[in-house]
Amino acid sequence: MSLDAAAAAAWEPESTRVARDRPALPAIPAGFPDDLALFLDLDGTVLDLAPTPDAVVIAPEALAAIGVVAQRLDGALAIVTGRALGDVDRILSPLRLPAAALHGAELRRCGGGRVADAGVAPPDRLTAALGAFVDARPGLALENKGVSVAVHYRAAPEREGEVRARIGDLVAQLAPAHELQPGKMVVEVRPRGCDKGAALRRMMSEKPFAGRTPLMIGDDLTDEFAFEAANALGGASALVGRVARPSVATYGFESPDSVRRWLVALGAAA
Ligand SMILES: O=P(O)(O)OC[C@H]1O[C@H](O[C@H]2O[C@H](CO)[C@@H](O)[C@H](O)[C@H]2O)[C@H](O)[C@@H](O)[C@@H]1O
Repeated sequence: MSLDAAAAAAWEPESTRVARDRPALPAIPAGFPDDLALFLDLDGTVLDLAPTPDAVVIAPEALAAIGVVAQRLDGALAIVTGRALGDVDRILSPLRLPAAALHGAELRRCGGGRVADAGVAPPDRLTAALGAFVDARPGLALENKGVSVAVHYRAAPEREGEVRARIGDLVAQLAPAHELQPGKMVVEVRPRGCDKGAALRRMMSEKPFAGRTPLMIGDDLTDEFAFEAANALGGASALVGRVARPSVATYGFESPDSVRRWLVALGAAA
């Protein structure tokens, strides 16, 4: 790494640090298996990251393309996200896609049937302690999603270390049924064992996904579970952006915009 790059990296929080010197992962080849089962992460993948969770918008052409591709794949397109299902439907309205929400704690199968609501809400003592921690520190925000709770520090990136350490301690002391899920400028507390890999495997065991070749596209640490699962099931995975941390992804996209353009092209090829 050059001195300039090292100086720039020193100002970046670890959760969003970019690998400036790392070669790009290869692009998904044209004609990637037609029997695709497509799994899409939302934030940082289909959606550009925004200052707050409520501020995201989906480009109309990307939304239309997702609908077309889902039809072309006979329904084998699912959203795999840390957001809650209600949030997914609000952002992607009027589409109602199969989805693994809350890192897999909420699952909706193709056609709308609810498969599972796993996990319990973290203890009130934990939520109260997180609330007090956030209230005392300008720039932090609490997102309570029911079985999962997130502390955002996008408006105070210098607090990353403090947030990670304090929430780690609180979860260890107060929430044995939950675990930490770090992400981009966020630390989440999610039900233990509910991860995107388990969710992808579960969906791949059912119609219309079973028997197809999975491809997971995502950008963050939580997506690595699903990358591993898709690779292990004979499929592939694609990482969005050049992150500094290691990844098991087999392909890469430069940015959410390049994912959206790929989806539009896939839809147009239908
Ligand atoms: O699994 P994903 O679909 O990628 O969802 C992960 C988390 O995304 C949201 O937070 C992230 O996006 C926000 C809007 O761009 C951004 O402000 C924040 O810094 C990001 O961490 C969402 O709020 C979380 O609940 C999701 O788990």
